[in-house]
Formats: sequence, structure tokens, C-alpha cells
Amino acid sequence: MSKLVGLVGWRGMVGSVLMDRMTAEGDFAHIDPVFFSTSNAGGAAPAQAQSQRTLQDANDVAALARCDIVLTCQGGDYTKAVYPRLRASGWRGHWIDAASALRMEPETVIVLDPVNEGLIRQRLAAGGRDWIGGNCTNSILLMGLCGLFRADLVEWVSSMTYQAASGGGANHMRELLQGMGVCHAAVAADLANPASAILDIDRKVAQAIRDDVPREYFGAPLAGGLIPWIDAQLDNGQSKEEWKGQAEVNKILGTAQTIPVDGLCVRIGAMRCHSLALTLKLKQDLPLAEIEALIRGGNPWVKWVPNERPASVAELTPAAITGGLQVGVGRVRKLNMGPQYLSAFVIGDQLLWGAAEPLRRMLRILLAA
Ligand SMILES: NC(=O)C1=CN([C@@H]2O[C@H](COP(=O)(O)OP(=O)(O)OC[C@H]3O[C@@H](n4cnc5c(N)ncnc54)[C@H](OP(=O)(O)O)[C@@H]3O)[C@@H](O)[C@H]2O)C=CC1
Ligand SMILES: N[C@@H](CC(=O)OP(=O)(O)O)C(=O)O
Repeated sequence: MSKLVGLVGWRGMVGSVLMDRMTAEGDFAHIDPVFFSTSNAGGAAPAQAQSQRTLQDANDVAALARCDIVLTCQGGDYTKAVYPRLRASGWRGHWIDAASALRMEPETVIVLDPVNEGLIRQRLAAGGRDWIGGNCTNSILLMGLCGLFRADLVEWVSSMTYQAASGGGANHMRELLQGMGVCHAAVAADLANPASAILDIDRKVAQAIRDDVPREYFGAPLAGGLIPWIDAQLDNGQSKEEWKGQAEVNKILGTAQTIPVDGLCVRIGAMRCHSLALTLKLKQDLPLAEIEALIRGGNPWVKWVPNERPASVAELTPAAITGGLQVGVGRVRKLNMGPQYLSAFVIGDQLLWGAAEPLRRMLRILLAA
């Protein structure tokens, strides 16, 4: 008999990407899904429903407890409100979660199976029941460069990020596009006239960015600019997003000795691709050909891009990467700082490997166990 899998948050942005991937990979043939809602219990479940065709109440612990597995993309507030009550009720099923709320709890694994399948299986054999998706930036970093980490070559990483609007959510993506429209509208007539002065155009756009570009969700104008802070401020001067780098990368890898990971996280006007410009200090001076072979061999989703201008501008961009599972890795070269210092640029779709895909794959691991 198919396992009952409770799906919470399935119609949100991350949840919709998950549903698409589950449909594409035929996952629904292996489960009996139970669809939950925080807003429409009793309503009609989506077409993938099988034995249970109405939406269940996502806050009803007894209904959740009937599931063998609960997979949630509903967010951290939901997790904090429901998970403790569900476990307190005696439920011993598997909990798979996109939210950060439980990531650093000692009994949870941050799941990214192409990178840490060994750790996942070890925990599973030991009775582990909590499987949490990683922060998008960290999952993309590790998907791109796990070959170097696996070879124990990385002494430290400095990570400067370029993070897409989707990391904030659907409303943030809308706000970015509205802002782009405001910038264009401010100078549409001037742009139509080839004789108009570019500095006049620039002045009008700068004023539109300062005064008219919406900032309700981002708190600052993003269209035509960037925002050099993501998430909450910590006492040590890091942003919470920056703090997650070292904490999560080391937990995902299960390192015995912490690999320092730090840098600045910046929001830019891309839609759903996160990029990272990395400086790595390697433990050894290896030839570039060996480094390339290790990176390429990291996992089947690495898209190696040679450090050449035409390939980099064509293939290492959000336009080339968005909507797909490949993680681009390029701009790899030795830096002036010394032969052990390496640059790399990594780019991935933050709703796929950054959010939905590791959860979907964890579900398949549990179904096969
Ligand atoms: N955004 C990201 O990049 C990442 C997000 N995450 C995690 O995933 C969680 C969910 O994120 P995200 O998918 O962006 O959140 P969304 O805001 O898109 O969806 C969350 C929930 O909001 C409810 N909702 C209310 N109005 C709507 C609407 N018009 N359309 C769709 N859903 C609606 C739905 O619940 P209901 O059906 O019950 O009403 C839905 O499940 C985050 O809180 C975070 O913890 C993790 C990694 C990356
Ligand atoms: N904070 C990330 C998105 C996200 O949801 O991260 P987390 O899953 O760690 O809360 C971003 O803004 O790009």
C-alpha cells in the first residue's frame, strides 16, 4: 500500500515548484498524497489527489498524525506552531521541511543528497525522522563545488552573493518587476528619441529609483540597484543570511573541524537565480586541470563553464540557468594572492536545488528505504 504523504504549503511558490517536479518525476505514482491547507480546509484538493480529495486542515494535529510522512513548504511560523504539537502527540512519522526553523536542531539533517547522502543514510539507520532543506545559497554553493569539499581540499571560503528576488517570496518578485516598469516609464519618451541626452535620462531614472520605485517588501528600491543586506542583523555585524553560510555548510558536510565560510550577501534584480562569487583557499596547490576534474565530478548537475569570455557571458547567467537543475560553475582561476587561492562563480535556480528539489529527493529516499 502506498504511504500517506501529507503535503502542506503545496500552492505557495516553493510548493508549486515542488508539485511540478513531483509530477515531472512521477512521484505521485509512489504515494497517496493528502493535501493540507491553512486557509481552505474542506475545499477541493488538486488533481494529483487520490484517496483523499478534499483539503485537510493543516493545523489539525490528528489529521497530520495519520500521515506516514509530512512534507511542508508552508514556512517557519507554521513549523514552529505545528511541529512540536505533532511530535508531542506521539507521532513518529518523517517530517520533511523547507523552512529554516529546525535546521540547526541537533537531531535534524540538512538534506542535499548529491552532497551528503552518506550522512542522510547514517541518520536514517539511527532512527532519524527530521529532514530539513538547506538555505538556497548554501545548497547552490555545495551543489557547484562539492567535488572540492569531498576531496577535503577547502581550507576556507569567502562567499560574495548575488541573490535573486524570489528568495524573498512571490511579492518580492512582483515588486522587482513593478520597479523595473517604473524606471522605464520615467524615461519612455526620452528613450524613443535617439537625440535625447543620456545624462538627462540617467537623472530622471535616478529620481524615479529614489522616489517612485516601490519598496514595500524589500524595504529599499531594488530595480536598477541592489541591497547589500539580506535577513536580520546579528550582534556580530553579520546578516542572518551570512551567518547561515558557515553554520549550514558545515552541518550539511558533517565536518569534524569547521571550515570557515563567510562573506557578504547582496540582493540583486534577478528573478530566481542566486549566484556566488567565491574565493577559496585550498589546502594544496593543485594544477587547474585537476581542480576542474574534481569540480566536474562533483555530481551530474554541475555545468562546467570554461574560464573564457564567450562561454561565461552565454552560460553563467540567470538567463541560461533559470528554470533548470544545472548548477553553473565557471570563472575558475588561480588568484594573485597565491597558487592555493582560487576564484569561482557558481549560479543556480534557487527555487529548484535551493528549495524544492532536495525535499523531493528526500521523499524518494524515504519511500525506497
Ligand atoms: N522563497 C524561497 O526562496 C525559499 C523559501 N523557503 C521556505 O519555504 C517557505 C514558503 O515560501 P514560499 O513558497 O515563498 O511562500 P508563499 O508565500 O508563496 O506560500 C506560503 C503559503 O501561503 C499561502 N498563500 C496565501 N495566499 C496565497 C496565494 N495567493 N498563492 C499561493 N499561496 C498562498 C499558502 O498556504 P495555504 O494554501 O495553506 O493557504 C502557501 O502555502 C518559506 O517560508 C521558507 O521557509 C525555503 C527556501 C527558499
Ligand atoms: N533567505 C533566502 C531565502 C530563504 O528562504 O532562505 P531560508 O530558507 O534560509 O530561510 C533569500 O532571501 O534568498
